[in-house]
Parts: sequence; C-alpha cells; structure tokens
Amino acid sequence: MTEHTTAALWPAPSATAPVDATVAVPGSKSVTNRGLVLAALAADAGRLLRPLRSRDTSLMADAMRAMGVHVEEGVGPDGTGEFWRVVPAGLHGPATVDVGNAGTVMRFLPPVAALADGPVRFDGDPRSHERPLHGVIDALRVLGARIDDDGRGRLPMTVHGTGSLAGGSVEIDASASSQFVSALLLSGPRFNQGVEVRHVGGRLPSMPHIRMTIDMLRRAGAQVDAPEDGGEPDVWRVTHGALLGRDLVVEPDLSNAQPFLAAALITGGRVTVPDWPAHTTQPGDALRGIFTEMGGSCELDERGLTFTGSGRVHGIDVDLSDVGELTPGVAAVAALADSESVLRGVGHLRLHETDRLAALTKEINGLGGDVTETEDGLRIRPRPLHGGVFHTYDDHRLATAGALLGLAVEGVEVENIATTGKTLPGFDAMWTRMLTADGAPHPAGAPGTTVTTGTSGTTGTGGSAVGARLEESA
Ligand SMILES: O=C(O)C1=C[C@@H](OP(=O)(O)O)[C@@H](O)[C@H](O)C1
Ligand SMILES: C=C(OP(=O)(O)O)C(=O)O
Repeated sequence: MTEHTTAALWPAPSATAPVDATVAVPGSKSVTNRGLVLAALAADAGRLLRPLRSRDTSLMADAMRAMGVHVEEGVGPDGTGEFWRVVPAGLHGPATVDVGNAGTVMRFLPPVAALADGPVRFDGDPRSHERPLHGVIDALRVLGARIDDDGRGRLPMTVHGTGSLAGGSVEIDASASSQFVSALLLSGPRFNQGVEVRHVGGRLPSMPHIRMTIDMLRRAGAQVDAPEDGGEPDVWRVTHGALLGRDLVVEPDLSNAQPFLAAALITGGRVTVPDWPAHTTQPGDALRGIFTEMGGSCELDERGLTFTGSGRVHGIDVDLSDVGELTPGVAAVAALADSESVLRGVGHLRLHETDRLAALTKEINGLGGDVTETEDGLRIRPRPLHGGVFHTYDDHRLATAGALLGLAVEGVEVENIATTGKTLPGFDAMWTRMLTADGAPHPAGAPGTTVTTGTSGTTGTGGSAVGARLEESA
C-alpha cells in the first residue's frame, strides 16, 4: 500500500432518499483495451464503437501510436456515438510506452513490442514498478524475445523487438494475475509458431477475463483451443494466423456499474443500467447474483438491468476469485450490512493498483469499522460508522468504495476522487446526478432520469437494445 497524498478531499454526498435513476455506464475497460490490441495486430483496419475513453484506454491508444499504429478518433452518425478507427501498420521501435498503472497496458503490450522492429521501453507510475510482470517477461524470453530489465521481473524494462517472434510452448505461473495468460494469447496469432500457454502454480484468478480474451480472439478470426472446450485444464493454444479488422461494439463496463447498483441496494432505491448485455464474459455480470444475495432483486429486460434494493443489506460469504475487481465495492456494502461478511479467494488483490486488502481494512476501520485481513481476503463485521477522510491510494475502486460509504455515513471525505479517471472519468458528476434525480416512478420503457458522461457511453434510455454485445459487422 503506497502512502496517501494530500490531494483534494471530496465531500461524499449522503443519500437523503432512496435513489431512483437510470445510469448509462461508459464502455468496458477490459473490452476496449483488448479491442485495441487485436485491431493493431490485425491484417486490415477496424473500428471500436463506443470505446471507453479513460486514462487506461488512452494510455493503450497512445502506446499503439508510439509503435506506429494509427488510432483515429471519430463520431458516427446519430446515436452511434464515438469510435476509434485503428489502422494497423508495421510495428516500430524505438518507442517508449507509458503504462501508467494500467495492468492491461503493462501486461498486454510487451508481447506486441516483441513484434516491433526495434527497442520499446516500458515505464509507468511508481506502483507499476511493484506490480508483477515476471509471468510475461519470463515467458517472452522462452518464446524468443530479448528483454532488458533489472532482474526483478518488473518495470522499467526494454523489449528489443526484431520484427517477429518464434513463439511455441511455455509454462507460466499466472496465480498473481490472469493478465499474464491473456497477454500471451492476444498476440499469439502473430507469433511464427503461435503459442501454447500452460499455467503451473496456485489458483488462477479472474477466469472470466481469460474467457473474454478467448472470445474476442475468436471473433477476430483466431483459432484458440481452451480448457472449457474439453482441452487440458490450464492449457491454452492459439494457432498462427491473420487477425481480421472489423467493427467491435464495446459493452458498458459492468464493473463500473457496481457503485450505481450498490447505491440502489444501500438506499433501498432503484437503478437501471441500460444496454446490460444478455450474454457477456465480463465479471461484473456476477453482481446480479452477489447483490441479490445481499438484499435486492434485479430484472433484465428491454430497459437494461434494473436493480431494486429492499431496504435491508445482508452480509455475504463469497469467493470473489473470479471477480476480484468487484471486491472493494462489495466490501463497502458489507460494512453497512446487518450481518458479518467473509470475502475469500482474493489474496492477489495485494498486488493490484494498491494493496487493496490492506487499504480497505485501514480505511473502513478509520471510519469506525471492524475489518480484518485473512490470508486470502477480508472479514467484515458491520459497526456504526462515523465520518472522516477515506484515503484512496491512487486506486479508482477505493475511491468509489468511499463514495458508497458516504451514502450512508455523514461526513465522509474521499481523497482524490479524480483517480476514478483510470476507468470512469466524471464519476463524481455522475454520482451527484444520480442522487439528485427526481425519483419520479418510471414505468417500464420510460425511465425517469438518465445520467450519462460526456466521455463515452450511450445516452440510451427506455427502449435501448439489450444485448449490446460484441458484434461483428465487418
Ligand atoms: O484482463 C483484464 O482486463 C483484467 C483482469 C483482472 O486482473 P487480475 O487477474 O490481475 O486480477 C482484473 O482484476 C483487471 O481489472 C482487468
Ligand atoms: C485491477 C484492476 O485494474 P488493472 O487492469 O490495472 O489490473 C481494476 O481495474 O480493478
């Protein structure tokens, strides 16, 4: 856990009534950044429709540009929103990539850089020097790349691209991050022999994110063999071959929908998120089950996902290994529940944007809570909380967790709310608008208040298509 800064304090608004709003959530970070990588590696141009525009995705687009790929911004005809057009080109070095604190950029791009025709230097925020990268660095060396690092398997480092990579079979321990596996698979079609990745080690977290990688690779024309198709457990194979340029519609970011759905749960209100996909690999879809168990109910129909709180919030005993990025939000809700919660399977969160288990424990306890760290998660015993400063350690999900606590606890001040810009710029304005919605009951198909950001996302309200999934129109 890094030291907190003296950044501005944001007085988290408390809820004076049950929320009743429709909140259009911008595009998925994970889909946008995979889409950019696959488009840059494709044989011809493609577009990302409704991409997320945030710090993590801008870093990815800028890194592509630094290596010679054209990423152009555009706005489509009425109602279709913003897009990014990606025109692949020969990947070039020398180049410099700023990864910020984006796991997707620091893990997904070194294999791309190995295909460039010169050196690509990687560096980022101080925290990026602490986040594990050994799975990618060691694997790339086995697959034929030359990499200069400081011997710790972390950033900063330089990948000496030679224009191609042999590829082949490799064993990695990806228990620290599923992104090691995704990184090698995403570039696999461009390796001369494709790639076979075998995970050896502790439990692999974030499996839905690996399924997202496989799903998107297949939609881009790649041949992938995966364990869920009857293959060997923990072994993935990607065959060498061309990737297709195409149009990809980016789904709303369901993990970023979490604070808004949680607001309905905490206040006993109602929030609709339009364009919630009927089928998705996003881990945020698990919120339907988790928050229902914690005391609400949800309905997926032509308006999107409507979550309604019951006025009671229950504790939960849950394994979040598959959906680790939901942990800060679940922990905040659990601190306001009527019974104890145990969150399991998320030891790897100690290596996320910050040590999330330590940070959540310290900050919730700083408001009077009773949270203890376990070996692989958190035990949360609800207690009456009081106001105070909620530090965020440059972690977007700590910031939204603080906002959630502020709904029910007067006098919570969230440090550096702007850190939400990593994946959700304008969160504070969306939050305030959700809370100041007029609460007028909205019949099916005619939601009352719509909250959008200016950065991306849809502005659709009633009648917007459910199932805005990854779609090919190429
Ligand atoms: O591949 C992805 O897009 C992600 C994978 C997960 O990483 P870990 O497996 O490191 O938790 C997740 O937490 C992160 O927010 C996004
Ligand atoms: C862990 C996260 O991000 P990253 O992609 O930087 O790993 C997250 O968004 O919760």
